[in-house]
Order: sequence, then structure tokens, then C-alpha cells
Amino acid sequence: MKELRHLNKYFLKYKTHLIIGAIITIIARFFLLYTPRYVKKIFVVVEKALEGEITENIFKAELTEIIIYIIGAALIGGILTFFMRQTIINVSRYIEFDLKNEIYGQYQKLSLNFYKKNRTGDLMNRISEDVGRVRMYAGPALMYSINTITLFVIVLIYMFSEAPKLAFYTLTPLPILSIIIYKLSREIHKRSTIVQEYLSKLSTYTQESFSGISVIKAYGIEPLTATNFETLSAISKEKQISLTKVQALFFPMMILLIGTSNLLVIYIGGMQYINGEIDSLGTIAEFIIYVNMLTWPVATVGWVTSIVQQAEASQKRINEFLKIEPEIKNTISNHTKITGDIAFNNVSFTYDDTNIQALKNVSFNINEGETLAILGKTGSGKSTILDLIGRLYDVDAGSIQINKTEINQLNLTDLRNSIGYVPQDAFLFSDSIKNNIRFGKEDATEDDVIEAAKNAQVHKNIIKFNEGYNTVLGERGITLSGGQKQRVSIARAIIKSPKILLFDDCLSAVDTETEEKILKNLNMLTKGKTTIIVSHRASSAKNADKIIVLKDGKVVQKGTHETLVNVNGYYKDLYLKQISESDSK
Ligand SMILES: Nc1ncnc2c1ncn2[C@@H]1O[C@H](COP(=O)(O)OP(=O)(O)OP(=O)(O)O)[C@@H](O)[C@H]1O
Repeated sequence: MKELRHLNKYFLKYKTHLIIGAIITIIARFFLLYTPRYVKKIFVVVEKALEGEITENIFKAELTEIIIYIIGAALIGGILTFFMRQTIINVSRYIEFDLKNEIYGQYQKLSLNFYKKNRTGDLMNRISEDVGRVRMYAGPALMYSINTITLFVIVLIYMFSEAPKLAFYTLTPLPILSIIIYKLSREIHKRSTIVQEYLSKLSTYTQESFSGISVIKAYGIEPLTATNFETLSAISKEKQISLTKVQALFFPMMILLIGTSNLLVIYIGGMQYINGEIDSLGTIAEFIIYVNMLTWPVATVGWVTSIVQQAEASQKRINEFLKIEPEIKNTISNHTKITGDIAFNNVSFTYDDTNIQALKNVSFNINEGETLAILGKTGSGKSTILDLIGRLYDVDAGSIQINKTEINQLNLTDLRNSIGYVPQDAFLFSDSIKNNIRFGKEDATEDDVIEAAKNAQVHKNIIKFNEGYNTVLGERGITLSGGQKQRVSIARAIIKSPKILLFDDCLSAVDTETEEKILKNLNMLTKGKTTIIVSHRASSAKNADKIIVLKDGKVVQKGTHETLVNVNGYYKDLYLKQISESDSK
């Protein structure tokens, strides 16, 4: 139960609901337990009438009164049971909601490294299935426990005060029932976890096949994927059947044990009645009702135990994530002004997971409003520089200063709000084009969106779609071309009009003519803003104020277009190659 202590703060938060729920549960049990006592009374009245001890009128009056009591008690008990579920089960839903938000909030705080170390499926499971299991503890398990304890205490007092010997024999099979249900629940849980695993394997496989359907078709490997699916699906079916087998045992087991208890009541109660140890047959009827009333709560002891164990395991998995300290923290609460002077001083950086040293002693500086172009072969560390400016990672050695202040001494929210970032793989959400652009600035007007799209040279493409800016992208919507995606992504960054603009090879999928137009617009738009353009093309770099060339994480060339084009090296080679390519077209 150590891990489940995490939920105590929520129990405390909803204590009023819980206390009311517990009180209602207890009162509801009292009313429901009235019925067996009145059933006994019916027997007693009938016995008296048969023996002529009471007149027919008294018999009818007493019988009517008892029946009214039984109906009244059942009605009140029923209504209270409804409110019991409404309070305690609702609390479990509130806790589920709070816990999901807590986990999601934590996910948002965790740095990129966390996402690299953990698979998406695992993150999803903890926020959905694990929280679901924990809810079972906070709701049904709690409710059934209060229910069972109250019922047990009251029923045992009633039974032992009425006929102790009969009570003892009647209750003997119940612990056995509880143990069997516990074992069955554990087995059911074990097998259903395996079933779940296969279901998620199946859905991951199916999802991947659908996402990669064009590759599958192009390579003609449909039969292979179908066979793989069939194999997975067959294993899944086997696991499901083995689960059903155990589940099928559950109710017969319960019926068998209830039957045994009932037989015991009738046999021992009957013997006692013959021997005169109990005064009325009504006691046997009362006890049969008690036994049936106790069976479900007794079964729930086993069930609740297994729910608590599962919840403990799930909460442990949740706590593992909740306890992780974000690597990148915002330690500065005051606002910091970001103007856009950026300086890298001997920065080195190694990726934790791959141990690849992406940057080695990198130094450069850009003044506010200047444009820096970063060139270099693939894997040379260009994107890493941009990630470090956005403080997605912290450097291992050296320092990054923005406005002459160490980057970790800046308010992280202010820093990120001052950056417009266009990633290498443009990611667009399954939403309208308008909202995808507006994502950069929530209060942007229609005109702002259109202007940003025009500057990113994508407006003409967008208005050709039937729905224009309201065209939905993604799974159920239209698929944009690589170049269109890049340009929507550029529009998203420039609409924000941030102090710092980072373009990560974001013109790679557009033709040189469009690139030229975009760069021209950017020249105008980025006036006064610090801009970094990562590219593989000299054409994107030639107008920059400064150019650096990276090789294996090191800066190997630094200068302007004019200086670099006159010295032998990567930049000159690249420039000449591109000129000869465009001449030959
Ligand atoms: N998220 C990451 N985790 C681990 N290693 C990484 C990660 N991102 C990049 N690397 C490694 O760091 C090195 C530098 O990568 P980076 O993406 O900065 O290069 P790049 O110059 O931007 O390449 P490209 O031009 O292909 O985009 C590469 O060797 C790469 O494999």
C-alpha cells in the first residue's frame, strides 16, 4: 500500500464526499438488513395463525404491516444504495480526472530525453490503463470494503444473537469462497494482462501497416503483412480463450458455494428446529437470506484484494514517472527580457542515450537582428545547436549566453516564447490549416494568418483547396506535400513575430525558385530579429550576416559569403557545385 499513499492527498481533497458516502453506505445496509428479520416475523405470524393463537383479522393486519415494512426498508435501502454509488464512485472519477491531469502535467514538464527513453505506448498506458486500475481502488474497492465491513458486522451480530451454532456452521464455507475468488481474480488478472499485451501488439501492428500502406503496396508485401497479422491474431485468440476458461469458472464456483451454505442452513437449521433448539422455521428463512446477502461481499474480499494489488502495481508505475525531476527546469520566476544577442562559448554537448558527441568546443556569436547561416554535412551538429538555443537540452561544457546572460538564468517560458522554431520535419496537427498556423499565436486574426501564409509562399496553395484555410489536415483530412508542410510550418513561426527565428533546413523540400521568394520575404520580415538558418544549400546562406560551417561537431569555417567564397573549403565547394547545377538546368 506504500505506493497508493500518493492518493491520500486526493482522498483528503474529497473527504466530505467520502464521509457522506460512508455514512450513506452504513445506513443503506441497516435498511437492507431489515428484510430478513421481517421475513422471519412472517413465519412466526403464519405459525401463530396455524396454531390458532391469533385471529384471522390480527393475522392479516400483522402480515400487511410486515409487508409494508419490508417494501419500505427495501425502497429506502435501494435509494440510499443509489446515493452511495453516486458519492463514492463519483469521487473515484474525480480522482481519476485529477490523476490524469497530474500525469499529463508532469509529461509536459519532462525534457526530450525522457521521451527518448520511454516508448509512447508506455506513456499512454500509464495515463490510461494504469490510472483506470487505480480508480478501481479509489472507487469500487473502497465502496465494497465499507459495504462488506458494515454488512458483516451487522449480520454477524444478528446471526450470533439469534442462533450461534447455526451461525457458525453457516459461515464456515465463506472464507473458502473468499480464497477461491481471490485466486481466480489473480489468475483472471494475469491472463487479461497477457490478452491486453497482445491486443496492443495487434493494434500497433495494424496502425503501422496502415501508416506505411504506400510502402507495403509499393513493395508488394501485402501477403507477408497479412500472414504476420494472422499469426499475431491467432496467438491473441488463444490467450483470449484461456482467459475465458478461467472467467467461466467464476460464477459456477460462487453458485456451488452459495448452494453449499444454503444446504448447511437447511440441514443444521432443520435438525435444530426438530430438536427444539430454535423456536421458528422463520430463523432458517432469515439465515438463508443472510447467507445469500453475505456471499457477494465475501466474494468481493478476494476481488478487492486483487484490485488493491493491481492498483498498487499501477500506482508504482505512475509514481516512477511522477518522481522524475525534469532535467530542464525553469528556476527563474521573474520575467527576463530577451533581445536576441546569442553567444556560444566553447560549447560541447553529448547525447545521453547514444553517447554521440554532437558538438565539440563550438563558439560563435550573433548580435541582435543579425542572421546566421549554419551549413555542414548531415550529422554535423546543426540541429543540435538550435535545440540548445531553445534549451531543450543543457550543455555539458562551455556556455550559451543570450543577452549576455547564461541561458539557464533566463526565465524558460520567456525564452521559448521569444523563439519561432521551424523544425526539420514539419509537424502539423490534425486540425485546420488556419489553426495550425495560429498555433504560433493564439489571438491571431484571419488577416494575420493569411499574411503569414503569403509570406511563407503557401497562400496560393491553400486557397486552391475547397475549404481553403479551414481545410483539415492529418488522418481524416488532406495530406500536404512536403514543401507545403514546410511552408505552413514557416507561417506558424513567423506569425508569432518572435525575437529569435530558428529555421532548421526547412526549405529542403521547396524548389529553388520558391526558396528564393521565401528568403526574400524572410529578409524583410526578420529585420531586427535574430535569425538562424540551418541549410544544405549555399543559396539559403549567401545573404546571411555570418556563416559557420560545421564538421563532426566542430566549427571548421566562419565568415561571410564574400570571405568564404574566396577560400578553399566546404562553403566554396558547395557554392560552386550549386552554381554549376543551376547553370546546367
Ligand atoms: N535526439 C538525439 N539523440 C541522440 N543522438 C542524436 C539525437 N539527435 C541527433 N543525434 C546525433 O547527433 C549528431 C548530430 O546530429 P544533428 O541532428 O545535430 O545533425 P545535423 O547536422 O542537424 O544533421 P542533418 O543535416 O542530417 O539534419 C548525429 O550524429 C546524430 O546521430
